[in-house]
Amino acid sequence: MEKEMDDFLRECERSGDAAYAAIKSLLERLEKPDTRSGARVFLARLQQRFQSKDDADRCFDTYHFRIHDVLLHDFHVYSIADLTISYLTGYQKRKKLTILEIPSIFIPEDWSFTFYEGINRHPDTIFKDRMVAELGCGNGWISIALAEKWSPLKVYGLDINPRAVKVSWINLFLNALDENGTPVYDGEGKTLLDRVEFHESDLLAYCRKNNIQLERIVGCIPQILNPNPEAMSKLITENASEEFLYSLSNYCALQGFVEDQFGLGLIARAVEEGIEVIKPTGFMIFNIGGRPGQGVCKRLFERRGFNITKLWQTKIMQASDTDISALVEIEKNSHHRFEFFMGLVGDQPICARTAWAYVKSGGRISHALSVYSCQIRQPNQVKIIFDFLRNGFQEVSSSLDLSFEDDSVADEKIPFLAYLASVLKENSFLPYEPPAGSMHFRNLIAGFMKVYHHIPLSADNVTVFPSRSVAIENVLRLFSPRLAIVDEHLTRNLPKQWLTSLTIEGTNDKLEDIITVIEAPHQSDLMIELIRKLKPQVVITGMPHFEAITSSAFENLLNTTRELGTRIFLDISNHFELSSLPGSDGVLKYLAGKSLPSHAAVLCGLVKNQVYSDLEVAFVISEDEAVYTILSKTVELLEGHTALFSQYYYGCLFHELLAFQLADRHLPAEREGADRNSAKLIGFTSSAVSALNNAELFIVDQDNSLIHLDVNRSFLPIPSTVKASIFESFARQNMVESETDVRFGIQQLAMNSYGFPCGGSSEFIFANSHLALLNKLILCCIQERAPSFSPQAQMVIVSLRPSS
Ligand SMILES: C[S@@+](CC[C@H](N)C(=O)[O-])C[C@H]1O[C@@H](n2cnc3c(N)ncnc32)[C@H](O)[C@@H]1O
Ligand code: MET
Repeated sequence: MEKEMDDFLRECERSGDAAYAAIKSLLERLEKPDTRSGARVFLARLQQRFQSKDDADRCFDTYHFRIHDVLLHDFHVYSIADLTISYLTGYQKRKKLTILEIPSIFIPEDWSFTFYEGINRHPDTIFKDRMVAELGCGNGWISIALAEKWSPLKVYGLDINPRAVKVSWINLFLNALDENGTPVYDGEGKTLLDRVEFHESDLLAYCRKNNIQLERIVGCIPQILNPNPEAMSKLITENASEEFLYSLSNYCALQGFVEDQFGLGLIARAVEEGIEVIKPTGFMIFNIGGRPGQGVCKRLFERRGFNITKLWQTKIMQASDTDISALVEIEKNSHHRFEFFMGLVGDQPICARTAWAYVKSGGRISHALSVYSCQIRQPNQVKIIFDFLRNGFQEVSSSLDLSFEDDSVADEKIPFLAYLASVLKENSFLPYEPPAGSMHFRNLIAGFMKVYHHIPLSADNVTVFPSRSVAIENVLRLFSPRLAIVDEHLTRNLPKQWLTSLTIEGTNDKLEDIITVIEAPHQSDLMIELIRKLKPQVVITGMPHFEAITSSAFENLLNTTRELGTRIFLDISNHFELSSLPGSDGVLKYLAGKSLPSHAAVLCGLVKNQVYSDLEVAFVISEDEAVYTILSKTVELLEGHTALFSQYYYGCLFHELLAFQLADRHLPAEREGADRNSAKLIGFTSSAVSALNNAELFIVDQDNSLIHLDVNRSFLPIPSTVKASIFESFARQNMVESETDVRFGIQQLAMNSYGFPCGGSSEFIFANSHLALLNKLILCCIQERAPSFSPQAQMVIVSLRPSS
């Protein structure tokens, strides 16, 4: 064996590459069962030959490798030279690892030891029987130590440096077999070879390709851009230069993530790949240099939906083999300032530029280093979101923000974004839904009423409107009452002339499109007094909070309006709670016991969501077939559809509430029929009836095989840029108003592309859909009483689709 060893050393002495080749042939012997034991004994002899630290270092300088023992304790790692300290401190659970190092692979130092220390801060059980991956395993010591200490089911040590993978395997054999070449079995009768594998892999490529689902991902990978960007485009093979292979430990290339601007692009990619392969209950542990500032580091994880726990934090000297000039370059081109410290004790941060200058003149700098444990909140949903982004919408991910101060906001937004992502991913075009609201959404509303308020409704009883004010305007147009009393809180968006005309007396009944609206306070006794005096044909009102708790105010309103033949629309928006424990509501309580009489309907605007303050949907509930049928036709004719995505949003909220509610175990109490109406009610205006009868309205299309060109529906797939914009508009936070207001952009487009003037002489009318737009234009014409447009007038109607 002596001769064999001399030959081996002679070979290694020639160069680092030659040493690597010799070591690789040793690995081949370790891999074969019949030569394995002999090869392990050979390695033991080699180690004995360079036993002391000095000898091992000399071996490294001369023969381009070193084999030495590292001692692992619960929270500390010592090299063999520190043996005395460990004996003195008397640690019990001592374990040594035998490790081979070569120059083209990272030599464990402060970063590695801090990382191992952080991992040890987790409870003992976190790796036991788990599937684990280590990103950037280097010579493999952390993967091996982890397997040795915690008995995971499997650890995949992954590295992009092919030499690192080979040396890691050798290190695995070095520790799975003892110095005599005998396998070392643990308490479960397994050796390290059963628990650890090493693979060449760019981050998690190996696990993604082989469909390996992980429970833990740990990683200590580069966080500084290579000062020489071209260097990173070189091919990574085991024959690349030692210098280049080593540089892979300290530097990364641009990765196409916003975090590149802080050098954290590789971490960002690792996190996103991790989201793909990690099981929902899994978590990731990363070693993060604090140089970009703690806020930036935390944000990388939080905006991707993670909760972070800082396991360990320390300050270490900036590694002398790492050039920080890429950080200086970043500072040059941005306002960002990195955080270094002068010496190890300084606590006033200095920027990268100052740090660089200080180092050049002989100073030493340090920086923070933290170990983060990160867990995805709502993992199943976040995985769906990232799956969508990964498949063609990568550019959107830079604006994704899943960080929330308030958990309840996260609980609303994340499930919705996941739903939106799945809708956009699975559908090349959006379904054509009934104008009165998507069947699914109306079923959810009816389901919520049934399960939470014990009101037996069906989707037919529910008509969806784009907003509460649209619903009110539609109702008034449908009945065209000579006089309506409307709660003063609900008149804001009504046409001005309805609120200014006063044609109560001496009205010409034939002029049925003249509507007069009187505003009234919403306290029920005052409202009732006004109703009795003015005898309106339609009343639209809400109720103050103190009256809404019990049903009596509602019953009084119902009785008064029934006696007088007045139609009443009761607005419950302010008291309607989308919560799993909705408070008591008198109107809904009443409806649980009694059906709605035909002169009454309930109006509800959904506005109280926590995420999108401007997203509104409204619905009207009626139990009179004539009313709900004509209402759904009216909404189609007058205002067009309610944006699908608004329905999706509130639909998600209803869905979540229904998903967690146990089916009602009590049989619904027998409901009383509605009281009969005594006085004659105002009917639908004849112009509305004739318009609705002559209109070609929605055709029910069960199998979705019709393409509705009548509503300008496109059968072409939605362009992916449109999908991206839709998703982005819901995913972002902190949007400024100018970003959401499309008016200016459209005016500019009309002017630049078509020469259409935007000054005082032209007026732009905007609407949510082409139908709504047409409706607005016609109403404009009617209001202006213009028999026709003047010859000079020009009108351009542009409909941008799809409306969201
Ligand atoms: C600082 S070293 C850490 C090595 C080891 N964990 C230790 O503590 O000794 C970083 C490692 O990440 C590897 N690495 C760099 N980029 C990588 C990538 N894209 N995929 C996988 N590994 C990568 C390097 O080759 C290097 O071995
Ligand atoms: N020496 C490197 C640095 O200072 C870190 C190597 S471990 C990722 O960034």
